[in-house]
Amino acid sequence: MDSHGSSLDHAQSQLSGVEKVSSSWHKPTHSRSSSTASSRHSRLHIKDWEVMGDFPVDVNFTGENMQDAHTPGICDGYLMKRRKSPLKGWHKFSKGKMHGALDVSLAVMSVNKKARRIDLDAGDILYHMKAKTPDSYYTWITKLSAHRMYKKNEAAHVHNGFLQALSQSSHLSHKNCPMQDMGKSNVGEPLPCVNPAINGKVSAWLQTQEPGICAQELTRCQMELNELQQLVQKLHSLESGQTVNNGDLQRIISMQNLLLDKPKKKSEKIWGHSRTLSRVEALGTLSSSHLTSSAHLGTSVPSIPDYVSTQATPPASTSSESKKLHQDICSMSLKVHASLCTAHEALAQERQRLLDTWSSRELHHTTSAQINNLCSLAELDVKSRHTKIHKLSVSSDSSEESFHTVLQRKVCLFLPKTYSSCSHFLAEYFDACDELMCASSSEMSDESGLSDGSSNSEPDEAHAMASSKYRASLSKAAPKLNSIKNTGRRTTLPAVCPDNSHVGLMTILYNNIGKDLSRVSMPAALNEPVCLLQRLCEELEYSDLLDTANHTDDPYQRMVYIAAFAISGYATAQYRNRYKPFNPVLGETFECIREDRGVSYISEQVSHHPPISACHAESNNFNFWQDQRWKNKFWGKSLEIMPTGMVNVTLKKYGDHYEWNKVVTCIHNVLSQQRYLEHYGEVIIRNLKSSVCTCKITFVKSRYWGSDGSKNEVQGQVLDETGNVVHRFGGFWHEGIFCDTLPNPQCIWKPNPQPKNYIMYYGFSSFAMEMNELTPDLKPLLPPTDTRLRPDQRLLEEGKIEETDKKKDEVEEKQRERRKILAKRGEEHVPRFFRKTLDAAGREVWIYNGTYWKIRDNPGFANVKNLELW
Ligand SMILES: CC(C)CCC[C@@H](C)[C@H]1CC[C@H]2[C@@H]3CC=C4C[C@@H](O)CC[C@]4(C)[C@H]3CC[C@]12C
Repeated sequence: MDSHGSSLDHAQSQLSGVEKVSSSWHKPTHSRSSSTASSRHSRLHIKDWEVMGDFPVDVNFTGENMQDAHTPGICDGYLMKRRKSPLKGWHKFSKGKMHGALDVSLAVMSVNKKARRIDLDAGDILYHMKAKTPDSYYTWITKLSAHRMYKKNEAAHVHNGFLQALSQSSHLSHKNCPMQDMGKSNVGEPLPCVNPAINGKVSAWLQTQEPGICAQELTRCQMELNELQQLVQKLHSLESGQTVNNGDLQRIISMQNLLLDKPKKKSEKIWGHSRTLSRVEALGTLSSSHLTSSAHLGTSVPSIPDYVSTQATPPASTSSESKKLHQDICSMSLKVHASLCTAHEALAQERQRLLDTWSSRELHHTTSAQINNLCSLAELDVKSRHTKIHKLSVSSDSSEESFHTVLQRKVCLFLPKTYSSCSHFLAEYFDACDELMCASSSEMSDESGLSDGSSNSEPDEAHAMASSKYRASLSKAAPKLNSIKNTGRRTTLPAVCPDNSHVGLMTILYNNIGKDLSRVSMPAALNEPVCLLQRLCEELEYSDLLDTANHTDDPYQRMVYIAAFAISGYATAQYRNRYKPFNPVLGETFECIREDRGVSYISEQVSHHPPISACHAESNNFNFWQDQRWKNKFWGKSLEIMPTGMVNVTLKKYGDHYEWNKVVTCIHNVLSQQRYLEHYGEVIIRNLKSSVCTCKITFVKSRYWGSDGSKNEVQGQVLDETGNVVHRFGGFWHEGIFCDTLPNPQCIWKPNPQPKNYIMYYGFSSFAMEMNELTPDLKPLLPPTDTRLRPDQRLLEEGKIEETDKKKDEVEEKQRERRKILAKRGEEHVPRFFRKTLDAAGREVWIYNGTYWKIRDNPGFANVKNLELW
């Protein structure tokens, strides 16, 4: 691994190099584990993680001293990286080989001194590394930190150049712009370090921009921040009866931030964590259980109204003047916040344009590193300003409570009414259930290697060759005819999807760090009008592969089709990263009868804590079932979803019972509009009824940022009993699978073409569009628990976003009430169509109890007692 710096030049840390470094230890700036508190904790390994803080950027770096600046140099030695089974454990990187590159200054760096672990999450790439000895650990941390600082300063320098170009080319008078003071750029002077050709191109590009919305907004913001700072100072002197200078203020701010990063004992309990939560972890552990199931938390969690009333009252001692100041600070914070949101949006757009320009011109070669930095710095800038607001908001009072007060007010004032009531926050996905999450992170923080899909996923040259061959063969293959067949079902949705790019996910999350997240609400604009039960049904889109398997006599070839089916379920992810499915309420069901495919599917939400969805499908050729639950891990920029249930398929003709695991799905850049999904890891398919063959599929983890061609690669082998490869296949989970070892080498599967205007319809495939359709003849046959009858989801489908928000709150509130009633009676919810049992391997599984279709036929759901969910 090396740190991808200024065109991979001198400023690199390489695994094999020459320059030795001193092992002076930079203490992480954001150590969140207080030693006294931590000694009480039992799960030492969790609390041992720390997130390395941002280094202050030296804004005085001019072109010359940038060049003179001491470059951190190359780091000699090696780190070990984590591998999955069969090579599970820590392995040395092979020598002399380039193992990937990332810009360390942009990555979230988490370190664990005790385990000598260093994790880097750069959004696109995620590295888990370990140093062999404490000495080399310190050396690496020191070196990496130095590189981070160097890169940040370098980026700041480029950023200054950008501002300069901006001020020149946008013809805006920025003479009084405080941004310039802030950046201390030598406006007007040429930038020796930045190639003049680049400056020219950037300026030309800038001239085609909207006239400096972002610059204006940032200028305004800077002035508002100054005002805010004055207000805060005033307030402080008023309350403490003494004048405070800037230095004092800064000290108070940082002390309070430290306090804030240390959650109250109470919240530790809420989260089920035995470790002090860092900012990043707080984000990572948002769980549906925190957010939706406050009942089990008993009285330790204050309800929102209680909380607000206790927090919203300023300390009794404050005078009316200071009350007024408090109010001014709040409203000024809101203004700053609004400016930042606009600026952030403008920057995101500019970033996209810049990236487009960059990838389409030769500019790419000369400026990649600098532009990269520039773009990210713009984001960082906004982020740090966000942090600054937080800092300023707390500086009037050193207690944690005052922070909450300000933020609580801010949330109430800032978000539309519907946000401030309770609803699910990204449900089970972002919000691992606390116990599960905790267990998984503690396992993970050491050797488990769960999230590393890269072991056998490293494409060597032969693989690269093979995959380009597969791609070429696939591009020639025509899509299956049935994809274009008219099903008589709807081909579009009633309304287009809402634009949710304005929903400041980061703001929502950051505003609620360290707080009772069971009360954090997410806007419905983030949802898509299908729920997870329907999303699981989407995995049957290519059920014809199972039909083919059932008609294939050769067991090895049969396995190839089963494997293609296992892969096909992931295809839809390519277009589905902007919205999240609805979280089904406990007892919610979804049926799907597809005469055209000969499949009947039924699913039910069988558990709420942890959330578990169970499903079962039957056809003349096969049975299919699975129950799914997920563990999540947030790494700072990416979120990994680790499904834990197994998928099962039986084939009627041969009596085969195939069983396989699911791979990790990673949402890269989860907080930004550059979000995308990646699947990685290994799938092992076993036939429980025969050991004639097994199948191994590798979802290759992409290694280099930007190398789009190799993204989403899949490779597979069918092995006989002795481990010999009988069939080999490969391709891409979004493009198709080709098998070149069949008697007639062919494309086994290719995804259906996306419907027209799919981008406007949540990225849905035709199959997904059909999912929530409610026809008049179907309606009376459905149980009232069927998702199609869920009112909030229907409203969203019709494009009525505000009503959706309201209705969603109601549905969720009803669920809470039902839970309370059950808890009072000491009863537990019993799923209606699935029962819990143990599978052959002793795992707890949910299987269909056979009653759904019987009741539907006779006496019909209209004639029996049903749950009333909404
Ligand atoms: C901020 C928001 C809107 C981001 C969007 C999050 C989306 C991309 C997330 C939320 C829930 C996620 C799904 C949760 C569970 C599974 C089952 C797993 O076996 C395959 C991936 C899949 C299907 C995930 C795909 C990605 C997903 C849909």
